[in-house]
Amino acid sequence: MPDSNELVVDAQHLSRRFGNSVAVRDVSLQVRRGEIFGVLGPNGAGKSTALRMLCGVLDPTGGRAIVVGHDVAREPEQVKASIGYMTQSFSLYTDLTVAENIGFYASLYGLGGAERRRRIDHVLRESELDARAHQLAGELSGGWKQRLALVCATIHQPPLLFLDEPTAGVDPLSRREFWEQIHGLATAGTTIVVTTHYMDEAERCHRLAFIFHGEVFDSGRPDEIVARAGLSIAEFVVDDVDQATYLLQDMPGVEECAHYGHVLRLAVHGGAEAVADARARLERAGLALHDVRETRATVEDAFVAMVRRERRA
Ligand SMILES: Nc1ncnc2c1ncn2[C@@H]1O[C@H](COP(=O)(O)OP(=O)(O)OP(=O)(O)O)[C@@H](O)[C@H]1O
Repeated sequence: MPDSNELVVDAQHLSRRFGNSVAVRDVSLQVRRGEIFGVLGPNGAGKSTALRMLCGVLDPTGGRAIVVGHDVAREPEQVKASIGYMTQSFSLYTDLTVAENIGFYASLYGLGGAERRRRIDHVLRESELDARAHQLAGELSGGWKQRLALVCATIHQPPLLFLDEPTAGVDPLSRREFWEQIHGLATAGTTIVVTTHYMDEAERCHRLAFIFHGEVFDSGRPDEIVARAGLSIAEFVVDDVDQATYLLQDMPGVEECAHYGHVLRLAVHGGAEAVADARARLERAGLALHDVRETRATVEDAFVAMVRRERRA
C-alpha cells in the first residue's frame, strides 16, 4: 500500500457541461502518490470526461483540480508535460517498428542524446519488447501492442499515469501481465489513475471511485465499497436453476439471481438469515439441492447493485 500522503491529484467540485447536458457534476477526488486509483462507472457515466479534464486536455466548466502541482485550467501545458496518458485508441504508428515508435515518443517528450538511447534500451529490455524491436508495430498481437503503448506513454517516466480503459479487448493473460506492470510502476512511485469495465481489475486497485451520471456515488478501498453494499452471496447447486430462480427472485432483500451452469448465485441483503430463508424456500418446494456454499461478495456485485438501484430510482 502507498504510505505517502502527498496528493498527486486533488480535484474539488469538478464539473463539465456540454451545452445543456452535464457530463461531470461536482466530482471531488484525491489520489495519493504511488496509489492505483480506479474509476468505474457504466457507459456514458463521465469517466473519460473526468480523466480528460485531469489531464489538462479539456477545460472544466466548474470546480478546480491540482494535478502534479499544477492547476489543470490555468497550467494545462505543465500538466500535459508531467503526465502519461494512454487510452484504448492510443496512437501507435503501425508502419514504424517497435523501437521507432518508442523513439518517436521519446523525442516528443523531449528526451535527447545519450539519455534517450539509454532510456530506450532500458524500456525495451524491461518490457521484453527487445526481441521485437525491429518488428512493425502493426504486426504485433493485441497484448504486445498494448505493452508497447504503455512503454510509449511512460518513456519520460511521468510521476502520474492516466489509463483510460487500457485493456479493452485484450486477452486475460495479457491483462494479468499488464496489471503486474502497473503494480511495478506503482511500487516504484508512479501514481496511476485507471478507468476500467473489468471488475477483476477494479479489485486490483488500491482505491476506487464509482461514477454514475457524472457524480461520484461511492469511493474507497475495494473491500470498503463491497462491505458498504451489504450483500451476502450464496451459491445453490441445483438441477433446475430456472425453478430455483423463480422461487427466490421475489424474496425480500434479493438483489440478483444469476445462472452459472448448474449453480444459482444469489446476492441478497440480510446476511446469513436471508441465505437460510432462501435455502428453506428451496427445500420446502422439494427442489433437488446438491450443495449450498457462501462466498464473498465482489466489487462487481457492489457495482451491479448500485447501478440497478440507480436505475430503479
Ligand atoms: N465532446 C463532447 N460533446 C458533447 N457531449 C459529450 C462530449 N464528450 C462526452 N460527452 C457526453 O458526456 C457524457 C459522458 O461521456 P464519457 O465519455 O465521459 O463517459 P464514459 O463514462 O467515459 O463512458 P464509456 O464507459 O462509454 O467510455 C456522455 O453522455 C457523452 O455523450
